[in-house]
Amino acid sequence: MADQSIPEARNHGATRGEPGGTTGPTGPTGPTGPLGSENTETAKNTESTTAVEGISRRRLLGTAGATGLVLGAAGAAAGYAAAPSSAATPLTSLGSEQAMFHGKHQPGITTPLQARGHLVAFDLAAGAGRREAAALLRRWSDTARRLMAGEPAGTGDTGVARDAGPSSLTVTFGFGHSFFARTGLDAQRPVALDPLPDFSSDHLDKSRSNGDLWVQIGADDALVAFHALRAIQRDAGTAARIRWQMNGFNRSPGATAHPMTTRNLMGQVDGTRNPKPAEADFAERIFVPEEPESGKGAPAWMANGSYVVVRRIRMLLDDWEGLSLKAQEDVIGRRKSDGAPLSGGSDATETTEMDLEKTDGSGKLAVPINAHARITRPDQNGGAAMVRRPFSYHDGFDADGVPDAGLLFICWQADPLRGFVPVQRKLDRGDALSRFIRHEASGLFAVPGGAAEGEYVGQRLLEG
Ligand SMILES: C=CC1=C(C)c2cc3[nH]c(cc4nc(cc5[nH]c(cc1n2)c(C)c5CCC(=O)O)C(CCC(=O)O)=C4C)c(C)c3C=C
Ligand SMILES: [Fe+2]
Repeated sequence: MADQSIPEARNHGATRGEPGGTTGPTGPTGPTGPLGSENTETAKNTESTTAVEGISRRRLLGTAGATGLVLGAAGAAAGYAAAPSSAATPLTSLGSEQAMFHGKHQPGITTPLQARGHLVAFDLAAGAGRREAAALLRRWSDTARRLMAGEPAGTGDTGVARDAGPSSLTVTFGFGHSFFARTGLDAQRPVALDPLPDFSSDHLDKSRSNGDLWVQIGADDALVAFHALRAIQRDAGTAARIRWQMNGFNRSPGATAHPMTTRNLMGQVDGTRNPKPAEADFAERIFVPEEPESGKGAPAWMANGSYVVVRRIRMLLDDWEGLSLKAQEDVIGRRKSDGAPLSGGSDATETTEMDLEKTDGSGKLAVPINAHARITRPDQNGGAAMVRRPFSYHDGFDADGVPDAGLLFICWQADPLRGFVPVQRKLDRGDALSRFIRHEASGLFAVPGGAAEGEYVGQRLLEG
């Protein structure tokens, strides 16, 4: 089944500069970037397209078929009884947003946060080696490219997403430490993939940590995301088996007229101070250089790639929710309502600079000395920086009613020893937040650069 999107409805010419970006119409309620509210403008192209124009023909026909109506841009009549009859129903353009598969970097790193996420790690099957891995990455890349364009997967598409557009789908692939021995590629294993140090506060479940291969799926539609997950799993065939899988979510695009940075399950605005692509040192902090320094354990196949640290962090919500608002704000060092630093006045906003020295009349620091947002700053950690691009998760309740919920913390950096590790070492010694969270699973993966047209992700490693 070929994609039947109305060609002029797609903003193909309006792709933003950053690879991995999305195309498509935007509006005041567009999704927030992973990089904080300042990035919202750059995260979306600003060409406006009416909502109905932005809907694919397939979706329009599907809707008309379901309701027995033919929809027109001006005269979309009432579908169900409650629908207003006077104006066109403002169909959302969310489904037509499209991220690019091919590019310098893989998608899903600087792409605006999506509403749904699936993380899945695979182990190669016994007997599968480099050849099988190469064939698998070729299949996966082909599937990712098709699905991200709103096309069906190759043969045997399940039809789950047939009425939806691409919905900002991204599929991102990475290699774990164990992949290299299994494929005879030890000499190509980057030093940066050496196992993370043990942290004293870790409660890690090894069966839900690491893995040979890692896939991150994000989309603004739950069916589109599941469709991609299932296609990726089916593609694995007999070459690899799922080791662990986690599901996450974020605020839906359009859920608020004030698209500040998204909130986590503690209710905090989370992601404000992420490095921004417009900053001069962004690429250097987040991506492996175009020509990695050879002989230093930084292999050429990782050019333009990045390293991702994944931590499943449970939030101890019963304890957290028992705190007063003031106590919650002191834990982070920012206001809960709008994310403004506690050192700011009543007119401060999320982006107001934090004043670390500010005291009240009695000499007490406005931002407490152990506040999470103070402790984690690059200027308190020798410049350590990362892009945090998490999903919240909720996996039901324990028998005693305790929620199994928290953050699938996903952070991106050019080198984990200069990003995640120093900051987590500091947090491990105990910031104000640490008594309300528990790290339950962990992974570190090398995510190669994006595939050029006609290539697959990881080709330079597997065929180099
Ligand atoms: C090791 C890295 C980090 C872990 C683990 C971590 C867990 C974690 N964080 C929050 C909530 C917030 N974090 C905020 C800022 C922030 N956090 C980290 C790193 C880790 N967080 C960094 C590097 C920063 C930014 C520091 C800076 O540059 O100033 C904030 C404040 C708003 C923001 O800037 O995003 C919140 C809120 C939770 C809930 C959590 C574990 C569940
Ligand atoms: Fe944090």
